[in-house]
Amino acid sequence: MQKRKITEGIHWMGAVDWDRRLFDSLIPLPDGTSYNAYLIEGSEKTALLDTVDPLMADVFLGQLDGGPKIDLIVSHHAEQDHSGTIPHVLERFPEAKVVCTPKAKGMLIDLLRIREDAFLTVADGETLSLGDRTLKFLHTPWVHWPETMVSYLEEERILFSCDFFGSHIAASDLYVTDKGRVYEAAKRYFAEIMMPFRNVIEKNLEKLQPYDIRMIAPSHGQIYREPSWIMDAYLDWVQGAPKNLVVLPFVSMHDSTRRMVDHLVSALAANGVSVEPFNLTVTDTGKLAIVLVDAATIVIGTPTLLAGPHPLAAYAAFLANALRPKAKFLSIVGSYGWGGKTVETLAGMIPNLKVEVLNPVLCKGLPGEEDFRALNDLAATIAAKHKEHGFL
Ligand SMILES: Cc1cc2nc3c(=O)[nH]c(=O)nc-3n(C[C@H](O)[C@H](O)[C@H](O)COP(=O)(O)O)c2cc1C
Repeated sequence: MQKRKITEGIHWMGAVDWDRRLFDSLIPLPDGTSYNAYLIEGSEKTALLDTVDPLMADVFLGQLDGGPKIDLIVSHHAEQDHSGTIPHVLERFPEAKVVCTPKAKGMLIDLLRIREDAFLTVADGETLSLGDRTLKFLHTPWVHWPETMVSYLEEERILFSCDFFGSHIAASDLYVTDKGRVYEAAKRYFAEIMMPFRNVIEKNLEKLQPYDIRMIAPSHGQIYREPSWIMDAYLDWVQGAPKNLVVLPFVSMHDSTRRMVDHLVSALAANGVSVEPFNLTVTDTGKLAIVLVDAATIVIGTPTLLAGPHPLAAYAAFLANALRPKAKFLSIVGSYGWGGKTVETLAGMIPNLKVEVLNPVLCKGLPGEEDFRALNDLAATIAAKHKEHGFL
């Protein structure tokens, strides 16, 4: 992909990574991704906003060929997928200054060994003039590392938001065209990257409120020409009440837990509660994370294995605990052969979740009538709790 014009003197640069299927060795990318950088040419200075993942440095460096001299390299975020190619750009433009928060300076030195005299740190709210264009820097810590900031181009009213509002999508269209697709991808991104910092994201959203934003140009995915659409979605994800929804990650070796899950799904539906089961042997963890954004209740289904939960169920509990969703209730269902500490072990793995733990349902071997009755009771309890809290 060549660099692409947004408006006179402002270009998208970067790389579209159509083939990437895993991020951070953790996050599935069904739609690939892009690493967006932006070039802003002012009457006196030229600024490059972010770079690309070093995996695609060649594509990016090719776009700089024959272009203007870079005076400023703005690093919104020290992570390698945006700042990893800064050392290459500095080799080409040794006089350029790396503009970042004071916190990012230390991190860029640690992570990328950028030389100390290359930096120009900016305070929250500080502006830098490019001549006829002005960049204002807003510190937005924990979006999603401690050093992050965004830039607002005052004259054009464009917010360069880096990971804030990003989505992992590889596309040839520069701007959002299919809102449904972008909504899902942006929510997946939020769930996996931003949700753990929900409260501080909310503060950073408030911080953007006074700005008249015409366009949001993130560092992954497409550019938003209707900023309020994605900002409202973020507001809902951080502030909105949990929904009448149960997320049910489960695993079953010999079908006993599976039968319990099938029964519970029907019982919840009969009680008017929506439920999304995820068989952890085949689950895309991104989909699971998306549902965790809204679910009022988490139920983990697991057999007992070597005296504790199945490792896949432990992984789901660990993930939920790390992502800190807004769920209010949690329960455990599963089957065992002779005994163990499945419930205690799982319950001990979720200290970050502010949940009321509802009575678990464990059965010996295959579930029988009594176990199905217990699952009916659990479904009724969940429905009652959702009603009591206004979710149903
Ligand atoms: C490798 C393995 C280890 C197991 N370890 C335990 C155990 O420590 N305690 C126990 O009560 N049952 C244990 N079981 C028995 C299972 O928990 C039991 O068969 C259960 O019904 C399986 O549920 P599922 O059909 O949902 O996989 C073990 C089973 C397997 C295959």
